[in-house]
Amino acid sequence: MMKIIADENMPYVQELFGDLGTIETVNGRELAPEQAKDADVLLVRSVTQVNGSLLALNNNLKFVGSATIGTDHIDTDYLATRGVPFSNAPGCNATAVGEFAFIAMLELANRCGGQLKDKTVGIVGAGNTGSAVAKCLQAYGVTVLLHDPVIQDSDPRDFISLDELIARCDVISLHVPITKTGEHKTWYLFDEARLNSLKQGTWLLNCCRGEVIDNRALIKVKLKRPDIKLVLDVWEGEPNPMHELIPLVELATPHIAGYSLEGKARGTFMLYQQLMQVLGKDADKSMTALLPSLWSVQLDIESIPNQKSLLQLARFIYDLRDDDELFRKTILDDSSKPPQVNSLNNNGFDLMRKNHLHRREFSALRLVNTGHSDVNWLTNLGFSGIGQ
Ligand SMILES: NC(=O)c1ccc[n+]([C@@H]2O[C@H](COP(=O)([O-])OP(=O)(O)OC[C@H]3O[C@@H](n4cnc5c(N)ncnc54)[C@H](O)[C@@H]3O)[C@@H](O)[C@H]2O)c1
Ligand SMILES: O=C(O)[C@H](O)[C@H](O)COP(=O)(O)O
Repeated sequence: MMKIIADENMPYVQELFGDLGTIETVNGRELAPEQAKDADVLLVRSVTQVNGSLLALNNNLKFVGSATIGTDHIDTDYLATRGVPFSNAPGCNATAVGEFAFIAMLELANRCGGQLKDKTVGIVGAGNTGSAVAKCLQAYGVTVLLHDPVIQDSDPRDFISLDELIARCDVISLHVPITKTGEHKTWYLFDEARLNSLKQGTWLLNCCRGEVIDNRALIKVKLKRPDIKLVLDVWEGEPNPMHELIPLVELATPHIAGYSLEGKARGTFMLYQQLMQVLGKDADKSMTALLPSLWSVQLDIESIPNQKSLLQLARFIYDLRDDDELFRKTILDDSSKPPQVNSLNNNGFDLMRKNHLHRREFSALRLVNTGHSDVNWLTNLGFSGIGQ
Protein backbone atom coordinates (compact mmCIF):
# COMPACT_ATOMS: atom_id res chain seq x y z
CA MET A 1 0.00 0.00 0.00
CA MET A 2 1.24 3.45 -0.85
CA LYS A 3 1.48 6.25 1.67
CA ILE A 4 -0.27 9.38 0.46
CA ILE A 5 0.35 12.66 2.24
CA ALA A 6 -2.24 15.31 1.45
CA ASP A 7 -2.95 18.88 2.51
CA GLU A 8 -5.80 18.90 5.04
CA ASN A 9 -7.56 21.60 2.99
CA MET A 10 -7.90 19.42 -0.10
CA PRO A 11 -11.44 18.02 -0.41
CA TYR A 12 -12.37 14.57 -1.75
CA VAL A 13 -8.93 13.00 -1.20
CA GLN A 14 -10.39 9.99 0.62
CA GLU A 15 -13.03 9.43 -2.06
CA LEU A 16 -10.53 9.59 -4.94
CA PHE A 17 -7.30 8.21 -3.48
CA GLY A 18 -8.61 5.99 -0.67
CA ASP A 19 -8.29 2.76 -2.73
CA LEU A 20 -4.65 3.44 -3.49
CA GLY A 21 -3.14 3.54 -0.04
CA THR A 22 -3.18 5.07 3.40
CA ILE A 23 -3.84 8.78 3.55
CA GLU A 24 -2.30 11.15 6.08
CA THR A 25 -3.55 14.73 6.06
CA VAL A 26 -1.23 17.53 7.15
CA ASN A 27 -1.10 21.29 7.65
CA GLY A 28 0.42 22.19 4.31
CA ARG A 29 2.15 25.37 5.44
CA GLU A 30 3.94 23.53 8.25
CA LEU A 31 4.82 20.28 6.49
CA ALA A 32 8.33 19.22 7.62
CA PRO A 33 10.94 16.92 5.99
CA GLU A 34 10.47 14.33 8.78
CA GLN A 35 6.72 14.11 8.04
CA ALA A 36 7.29 13.87 4.29
CA LYS A 37 10.00 11.22 4.43
CA ASP A 38 7.82 8.11 3.88
CA ALA A 39 5.45 9.58 1.31
CA ASP A 40 4.97 7.75 -1.98
CA VAL A 41 2.56 10.44 -3.14
CA LEU A 42 2.53 14.06 -2.03
CA LEU A 43 -0.61 16.15 -2.70
CA VAL A 44 -0.20 19.82 -1.87
CA ARG A 45 -1.81 23.22 -2.29
CA SER A 46 -0.15 26.60 -2.80
CA VAL A 47 1.11 27.00 0.77
CA THR A 48 3.63 24.12 0.69
CA GLN A 49 7.12 24.81 -0.65
CA VAL A 50 8.10 21.58 -2.39
CA ASN A 51 11.87 21.58 -2.84
CA GLY A 52 15.10 19.82 -1.98
CA SER A 53 14.93 20.65 1.70
CA LEU A 54 11.36 19.33 2.14
CA LEU A 55 12.22 16.11 0.30
CA ALA A 56 15.78 15.61 1.60
CA LEU A 57 14.80 12.56 3.69
CA ASN A 58 12.43 11.00 1.14
CA ASN A 59 13.56 8.20 -1.17
CA ASN A 60 10.12 6.79 -2.05
CA LEU A 61 8.43 9.59 -3.90
CA LYS A 62 6.50 8.51 -7.03
CA PHE A 63 4.33 11.55 -7.67
CA VAL A 64 3.84 15.13 -6.52
CA GLY A 65 0.58 16.88 -7.32
CA SER A 66 -0.53 20.44 -6.58
CA ALA A 67 -4.28 21.03 -6.77
CA THR A 68 -3.66 24.59 -7.91
CA ILE A 69 -3.14 26.63 -11.03
CA GLY A 70 -0.03 28.40 -9.74
CA THR A 71 3.23 26.44 -9.49
CA ASP A 72 5.50 29.06 -7.94
CA HIS A 73 5.72 26.99 -4.71
CA ILE A 74 7.15 23.96 -6.54
CA ASP A 75 10.81 23.48 -7.45
CA THR A 76 9.99 21.68 -10.69
CA ASP A 77 13.67 21.55 -11.74
CA TYR A 78 14.50 19.68 -8.55
CA LEU A 79 11.66 17.18 -9.08
CA ALA A 80 12.79 16.68 -12.68
CA THR A 81 16.38 15.93 -11.61
CA ARG A 82 15.02 13.30 -9.22
CA GLY A 83 12.72 11.93 -11.93
CA VAL A 84 9.60 12.50 -9.82
CA PRO A 85 6.51 13.14 -11.97
CA PHE A 86 4.73 16.38 -11.12
CA SER A 87 1.36 17.76 -12.09
CA ASN A 88 -0.59 20.84 -11.16
CA ALA A 89 -4.23 21.45 -12.09
CA PRO A 90 -4.27 24.07 -14.86
CA GLY A 91 -7.58 25.86 -15.16
CA CYS A 92 -9.17 24.00 -12.23
CA ASN A 93 -10.46 27.14 -10.53
CA ALA A 94 -10.45 29.55 -13.49
CA THR A 95 -14.25 29.82 -13.56
CA ALA A 96 -14.26 30.58 -9.83
CA VAL A 97 -11.72 33.38 -10.29
CA GLY A 98 -13.59 34.73 -13.32
CA GLU A 99 -16.88 34.87 -11.45
CA PHE A 100 -15.21 36.33 -8.36
CA ALA A 101 -13.67 39.21 -10.32
CA PHE A 102 -16.92 39.84 -12.20
CA ILE A 103 -18.95 39.94 -8.97
CA ALA A 104 -16.33 42.23 -7.38
CA MET A 105 -16.70 44.64 -10.32
CA LEU A 106 -20.49 44.61 -9.94
CA GLU A 107 -20.13 45.31 -6.22
CA LEU A 108 -17.77 48.20 -6.91
CA ALA A 109 -20.07 49.67 -9.55
CA ASN A 110 -22.94 49.48 -7.07
CA ARG A 111 -20.85 51.09 -4.33
CA CYS A 112 -19.20 53.83 -6.41
CA GLY A 113 -22.19 54.60 -8.61
CA GLY A 114 -22.09 54.21 -12.38
CA GLN A 115 -22.54 51.31 -14.72
CA LEU A 116 -20.03 48.50 -15.22
CA LYS A 117 -21.39 48.25 -18.76
CA ASP A 118 -20.03 51.73 -19.53
CA LYS A 119 -16.50 50.84 -18.46
CA THR A 120 -13.58 49.45 -20.42
CA VAL A 121 -11.91 46.57 -18.59
CA GLY A 122 -8.28 45.58 -19.16
CA ILE A 123 -7.15 42.03 -18.49
CA VAL A 124 -3.43 41.57 -17.80
CA GLY A 125 -2.64 37.92 -18.51
CA ALA A 126 -5.11 36.36 -20.93
CA GLY A 127 -4.77 32.70 -19.88
CA ASN A 128 -7.39 30.59 -18.11
CA THR A 129 -8.44 32.95 -15.32
CA GLY A 130 -8.10 36.14 -17.39
CA SER A 131 -10.20 34.60 -20.15
CA ALA A 132 -12.80 33.48 -17.61
CA VAL A 133 -13.22 37.08 -16.39
CA ALA A 134 -13.40 38.28 -20.01
CA LYS A 135 -16.11 35.70 -20.73
CA CYS A 136 -18.33 37.01 -17.93
CA LEU A 137 -17.74 40.65 -18.91
CA GLN A 138 -18.40 40.04 -22.59
CA ALA A 139 -21.58 38.12 -21.78
CA TYR A 140 -22.77 41.28 -20.01
CA GLY A 141 -21.70 43.50 -22.91
CA VAL A 142 -18.65 45.12 -21.30
CA THR A 143 -15.72 46.16 -23.54
CA VAL A 144 -12.63 44.10 -22.73
CA LEU A 145 -9.01 44.76 -23.77
CA LEU A 146 -6.22 42.21 -23.36
CA HIS A 147 -2.51 42.43 -22.60
CA ASP A 148 -0.40 39.29 -22.80
CA PRO A 149 3.00 39.63 -24.49
CA VAL A 150 3.78 35.95 -24.01
CA ILE A 151 0.94 34.59 -26.17
CA GLN A 152 0.11 37.56 -28.40
CA ASP A 153 1.94 36.18 -31.46
CA SER A 154 0.24 32.79 -31.30
CA ASP A 155 -3.25 33.74 -30.13
CA PRO A 156 -5.92 35.00 -32.57
CA ARG A 157 -7.35 37.56 -30.14
CA ASP A 158 -6.30 41.23 -30.23
CA PHE A 159 -3.73 42.42 -27.71
CA ILE A 160 -2.39 45.82 -26.69
CA SER A 161 0.64 46.99 -24.72
CA LEU A 162 0.45 47.45 -20.96
CA ASP A 163 0.94 51.21 -21.29
CA GLU A 164 -1.96 51.42 -23.73
CA LEU A 165 -4.12 49.24 -21.50
CA ILE A 166 -3.42 51.49 -18.51
CA ALA A 167 -4.19 54.59 -20.57
CA ARG A 168 -7.47 53.23 -21.98
CA CYS A 169 -9.01 51.14 -19.21
CA ASP A 170 -11.25 52.17 -16.32
CA VAL A 171 -10.80 48.78 -14.66
CA ILE A 172 -7.67 46.58 -14.64
CA SER A 173 -7.74 42.95 -13.52
CA LEU A 174 -4.47 41.03 -13.00
CA HIS A 175 -4.18 37.36 -14.04
CA VAL A 176 -0.50 36.53 -14.50
CA PRO A 177 1.66 33.87 -12.85
CA ILE A 178 4.36 35.20 -10.54
CA THR A 179 7.74 35.10 -12.28
CA LYS A 180 10.96 36.64 -10.99
CA THR A 181 13.14 36.48 -14.09
CA GLY A 182 12.88 36.76 -17.84
CA GLU A 183 11.68 39.33 -20.33
CA HIS A 184 8.11 39.20 -19.07
CA LYS A 185 8.70 38.82 -15.37
CA THR A 186 5.70 39.79 -13.25
CA TRP A 187 7.29 40.38 -9.84
CA TYR A 188 6.32 44.01 -9.00
CA LEU A 189 4.92 44.44 -12.52
CA PHE A 190 2.87 47.17 -10.86
CA ASP A 191 5.63 49.14 -9.17
CA GLU A 192 5.34 52.70 -7.89
CA ALA A 193 5.82 54.29 -11.32
CA ARG A 194 3.18 52.11 -12.94
CA LEU A 195 0.74 52.64 -10.06
CA ASN A 196 1.24 56.40 -10.42
CA SER A 197 0.43 56.13 -14.11
CA LEU A 198 -3.08 54.69 -13.50
CA LYS A 199 -5.64 57.05 -14.93
CA GLN A 200 -8.02 58.96 -12.68
CA GLY A 201 -10.59 56.72 -10.99
CA THR A 202 -9.07 53.36 -12.07
CA TRP A 203 -10.29 50.22 -10.34
CA LEU A 204 -7.40 47.76 -9.84
CA LEU A 205 -8.15 44.10 -9.03
CA ASN A 206 -5.53 41.53 -8.07
CA CYS A 207 -6.65 37.89 -7.98
CA CYS A 208 -3.35 36.28 -9.04
CA ARG A 209 -0.34 36.66 -6.74
CA GLY A 210 0.26 39.43 -4.20
CA GLU A 211 3.78 40.27 -5.34
CA VAL A 212 2.60 41.29 -8.83
CA ILE A 213 1.93 44.63 -7.09
CA ASP A 214 4.53 46.30 -4.89
CA ASN A 215 2.26 46.53 -1.84
CA ARG A 216 4.40 49.09 -0.01
CA ALA A 217 4.28 51.35 -3.07
CA LEU A 218 0.54 50.69 -3.36
CA ILE A 219 0.01 52.06 0.15
CA LYS A 220 2.05 55.14 -0.72
CA VAL A 221 0.23 55.79 -3.99
CA LYS A 222 -3.23 55.04 -2.63
CA LEU A 223 -2.75 57.49 0.27
CA LYS A 224 -2.18 60.21 -2.33
CA ARG A 225 -4.76 58.89 -4.81
CA PRO A 226 -8.11 58.17 -3.13
CA ASP A 227 -9.64 58.07 -6.63
CA ILE A 228 -8.11 54.62 -7.22
CA LYS A 229 -10.31 51.75 -6.00
CA LEU A 230 -8.74 48.42 -5.02
CA VAL A 231 -9.94 44.83 -4.88
CA LEU A 232 -7.28 42.55 -3.41
CA ASP A 233 -7.68 38.82 -2.97
CA VAL A 234 -3.92 38.24 -2.85
CA TRP A 235 -1.28 40.05 -0.81
CA GLU A 236 2.44 40.50 -0.67
CA GLY A 237 3.83 38.39 2.18
CA GLU A 238 0.87 36.03 2.72
CA PRO A 239 -0.25 34.92 5.24
CA ASN A 240 0.75 38.25 6.79
CA PRO A 241 -0.59 41.07 4.61
CA MET A 242 0.49 44.63 5.44
CA HIS A 243 -2.20 45.74 7.86
CA GLU A 244 -2.00 49.38 6.78
CA LEU A 245 -3.11 48.33 3.31
CA ILE A 246 -6.38 46.68 4.34
CA PRO A 247 -8.38 49.85 5.17
CA LEU A 248 -7.31 51.30 1.81
CA VAL A 249 -8.93 48.42 -0.08
CA GLU A 250 -12.60 48.38 -1.13
CA LEU A 251 -12.96 44.60 -1.16
CA ALA A 252 -10.40 42.54 0.72
CA THR A 253 -10.31 38.73 0.88
CA PRO A 254 -7.73 36.09 1.94
CA HIS A 255 -6.77 34.42 -1.36
CA ILE A 256 -10.11 32.71 -1.88
CA ALA A 257 -11.04 33.90 -5.38
CA GLY A 258 -10.56 30.34 -6.62
CA TYR A 259 -12.45 28.74 -3.75
CA SER A 260 -15.58 27.41 -5.39
CA LEU A 261 -16.66 23.89 -4.51
CA GLU A 262 -16.35 22.94 -8.17
CA GLY A 263 -12.89 24.54 -8.45
CA LYS A 264 -11.50 22.68 -5.46
CA ALA A 265 -13.06 19.38 -6.53
CA ARG A 266 -11.68 19.81 -10.06
CA GLY A 267 -8.20 20.41 -8.61
CA THR A 268 -8.20 17.16 -6.61
CA PHE A 269 -9.82 15.26 -9.47
CA MET A 270 -7.20 16.39 -12.00
CA LEU A 271 -4.46 15.10 -9.69
CA TYR A 272 -6.30 11.79 -9.35
CA GLN A 273 -6.38 11.47 -13.16
CA GLN A 274 -2.67 12.34 -13.42
CA LEU A 275 -1.62 9.90 -10.72
CA MET A 276 -3.64 7.07 -12.29
CA GLN A 277 -1.87 7.77 -15.56
CA VAL A 278 1.53 7.66 -13.85
CA LEU A 279 0.56 4.37 -12.20
CA GLY A 280 -0.79 2.95 -15.48
CA LYS A 281 -4.25 2.40 -13.99
CA ASP A 282 -7.73 3.32 -15.19
CA ALA A 283 -9.23 6.47 -13.67
CA ASP A 284 -12.73 5.09 -13.21
CA LYS A 285 -14.10 7.59 -10.69
CA SER A 286 -16.15 10.60 -11.75
CA MET A 287 -16.01 14.16 -10.49
CA THR A 288 -19.72 14.86 -10.78
CA ALA A 289 -20.40 12.03 -8.34
CA LEU A 290 -18.44 13.99 -5.73
CA LEU A 291 -20.38 17.23 -5.94
CA PRO A 292 -23.76 17.82 -4.38
CA SER A 293 -26.41 18.13 -7.11
CA LEU A 294 -27.55 21.52 -8.32
CA TRP A 295 -27.62 23.85 -5.37
CA SER A 296 -31.16 24.97 -6.08
CA VAL A 297 -33.54 23.08 -8.36
CA GLN A 298 -34.32 26.25 -10.26
CA LEU A 299 -34.79 29.98 -9.98
CA ASP A 300 -37.43 31.78 -12.01
CA ILE A 301 -36.13 34.83 -13.86
CA GLU A 302 -38.54 37.21 -15.47
CA SER A 303 -36.05 39.86 -16.50
CA ILE A 304 -32.76 41.49 -15.52
CA PRO A 305 -33.81 45.12 -15.94
CA ASN A 306 -30.69 46.73 -14.50
CA GLN A 307 -27.30 46.29 -12.86
CA LYS A 308 -28.83 46.08 -9.39
CA SER A 309 -30.95 43.08 -10.34
CA LEU A 310 -27.90 41.34 -11.84
CA LEU A 311 -25.99 42.02 -8.63
CA GLN A 312 -28.86 40.54 -6.63
CA LEU A 313 -28.72 37.39 -8.75
CA ALA A 314 -24.93 37.25 -8.30
CA ARG A 315 -25.27 37.72 -4.54
CA PHE A 316 -27.68 34.79 -4.47
CA ILE A 317 -24.67 32.71 -5.54
CA TYR A 318 -21.99 34.58 -3.62
CA ASP A 319 -22.14 37.65 -1.43
CA LEU A 320 -18.55 38.87 -1.52
CA ARG A 321 -19.29 41.48 1.12
CA ASP A 322 -19.51 38.71 3.75
CA ASP A 323 -15.94 37.55 3.08
CA ASP A 324 -14.70 41.15 2.99
CA GLU A 325 -16.28 41.88 6.37
CA LEU A 326 -15.00 38.69 7.95
CA PHE A 327 -11.50 39.27 6.56
CA ARG A 328 -11.22 42.74 8.09
CA LYS A 329 -12.53 41.48 11.42
CA THR A 330 -10.29 38.41 11.41
CA ILE A 331 -7.09 40.21 10.49
CA LEU A 332 -7.67 43.15 12.82
CA ASP A 333 -8.52 40.82 15.72
CA ASP A 334 -5.44 38.82 14.84
CA SER A 335 -3.13 41.83 15.01
CA SER A 336 -4.33 42.71 18.50
CA LYS A 337 -3.16 39.33 19.87
CA PRO A 338 0.28 38.82 21.36
CA PRO A 339 2.85 37.50 18.82
CA GLN A 340 3.01 33.98 20.28
CA VAL A 341 -0.73 33.50 19.66
CA ASN A 342 -0.38 34.84 16.16
CA SER A 343 1.71 31.83 15.10
CA LEU A 344 1.34 30.04 11.79
CA ASN A 345 -1.10 27.62 13.40
CA ASN A 346 -3.38 30.39 14.54
CA ASN A 347 -2.89 32.81 11.70
CA GLY A 348 -6.26 34.41 10.99
CA PHE A 349 -5.54 34.56 7.26
CA ASP A 350 -4.96 30.80 7.06
CA LEU A 351 -7.80 30.00 9.47
CA MET A 352 -10.27 31.95 7.37
CA ARG A 353 -9.11 30.04 4.30
CA LYS A 354 -9.35 26.70 6.11
CA ASN A 355 -12.86 27.35 7.41
CA HIS A 356 -14.09 28.96 4.22
CA LEU A 357 -17.55 27.88 3.09
CA HIS A 358 -16.97 27.23 -0.58
CA ARG A 359 -19.40 28.91 -2.84
CA ARG A 360 -20.91 27.27 -5.92
CA GLU A 361 -20.23 28.44 -9.46
CA PHE A 362 -22.96 30.09 -11.57
CA SER A 363 -23.46 26.78 -13.39
CA ALA A 364 -24.85 25.20 -10.20
CA LEU A 365 -27.96 27.33 -10.49
CA ARG A 366 -30.64 26.47 -13.05
CA LEU A 367 -32.56 29.50 -14.25
CA VAL A 368 -35.98 29.39 -15.87
CA ASN A 369 -37.15 32.24 -18.07
CA THR A 370 -40.66 33.11 -16.95
CA GLY A 371 -40.88 36.48 -18.70
CA HIS A 372 -40.76 37.80 -22.21
CA SER A 373 -37.48 39.70 -22.09
CA ASP A 374 -34.18 38.32 -23.39
CA VAL A 375 -32.27 36.77 -20.52
CA ASN A 376 -30.54 34.13 -22.65
CA TRP A 377 -27.22 35.94 -22.20
CA LEU A 378 -27.20 34.65 -18.60
CA THR A 379 -26.20 31.27 -20.05
CA ASN A 380 -23.10 32.91 -21.53
CA LEU A 381 -22.39 34.28 -18.07
CA GLY A 382 -22.31 30.66 -16.84
CA PHE A 383 -25.76 29.90 -15.43
CA SER A 384 -27.53 26.66 -16.37
CA GLY A 385 -30.99 26.24 -17.75
CA ILE A 386 -32.03 29.20 -19.86
CA GLY A 387 -31.71 28.56 -23.58
CA GLN A 388 -30.42 25.00 -23.03
N1 LIG B 1 -6.57 34.07 -6.17
C1 LIG B 1 -6.70 32.81 -6.45
O1 LIG B 1 -7.36 32.09 -5.73
C2 LIG B 1 -6.05 32.22 -7.69
C3 LIG B 1 -6.69 31.14 -8.31
C4 LIG B 1 -6.12 30.63 -9.47
C5 LIG B 1 -4.93 31.16 -9.96
N2 LIG B 1 -4.32 32.18 -9.32
C6 LIG B 1 -3.08 32.75 -9.84
O2 LIG B 1 -3.38 33.30 -11.12
C7 LIG B 1 -2.34 32.97 -12.01
C8 LIG B 1 -2.90 32.91 -13.40
O3 LIG B 1 -3.76 31.80 -13.53
P1 LIG B 1 -4.25 31.29 -14.96
O4 LIG B 1 -5.03 30.07 -14.77
O5 LIG B 1 -4.88 32.39 -15.70
O6 LIG B 1 -2.85 30.93 -15.61
P2 LIG B 1 -2.53 30.75 -17.14
O7 LIG B 1 -1.18 30.16 -17.20
O8 LIG B 1 -3.66 30.08 -17.83
O9 LIG B 1 -2.50 32.27 -17.68
C9 LIG B 1 -1.54 33.21 -17.29
C10 LIG B 1 -1.29 34.13 -18.46
O10 LIG B 1 -0.42 35.17 -18.07
C11 LIG B 1 0.41 35.46 -19.18
N3 LIG B 1 1.59 36.21 -18.76
C12 LIG B 1 2.75 35.78 -18.26
N4 LIG B 1 3.57 36.83 -18.02
C13 LIG B 1 2.89 37.95 -18.37
C14 LIG B 1 3.19 39.33 -18.33
N5 LIG B 1 4.37 39.81 -17.92
N6 LIG B 1 2.24 40.20 -18.75
C15 LIG B 1 1.04 39.77 -19.20
N7 LIG B 1 0.71 38.46 -19.27
C16 LIG B 1 1.63 37.56 -18.85
C17 LIG B 1 0.72 34.10 -19.77
O11 LIG B 1 1.16 34.21 -21.12
C18 LIG B 1 -0.62 33.41 -19.65
O12 LIG B 1 -1.40 33.55 -20.81
C19 LIG B 1 -1.80 31.62 -11.51
O13 LIG B 1 -0.47 31.42 -11.91
C20 LIG B 1 -1.94 31.77 -10.03
O14 LIG B 1 -0.76 32.34 -9.51
C21 LIG B 1 -4.86 32.72 -8.19
O1 LIG C 1 -2.93 28.88 -7.86
C1 LIG C 1 -4.07 28.61 -7.50
O2 LIG C 1 -4.74 27.70 -8.04
C2 LIG C 1 -4.73 29.40 -6.41
O3 LIG C 1 -3.90 30.39 -5.95
C3 LIG C 1 -5.31 28.52 -5.35
O4 LIG C 1 -6.69 28.77 -5.28
C4 LIG C 1 -4.72 28.78 -4.01
O5 LIG C 1 -5.39 28.04 -3.04
P1 LIG C 1 -4.58 27.13 -2.01
O6 LIG C 1 -3.82 26.14 -2.81
O7 LIG C 1 -3.63 28.00 -1.26
O8 LIG C 1 -5.63 26.50 -1.17
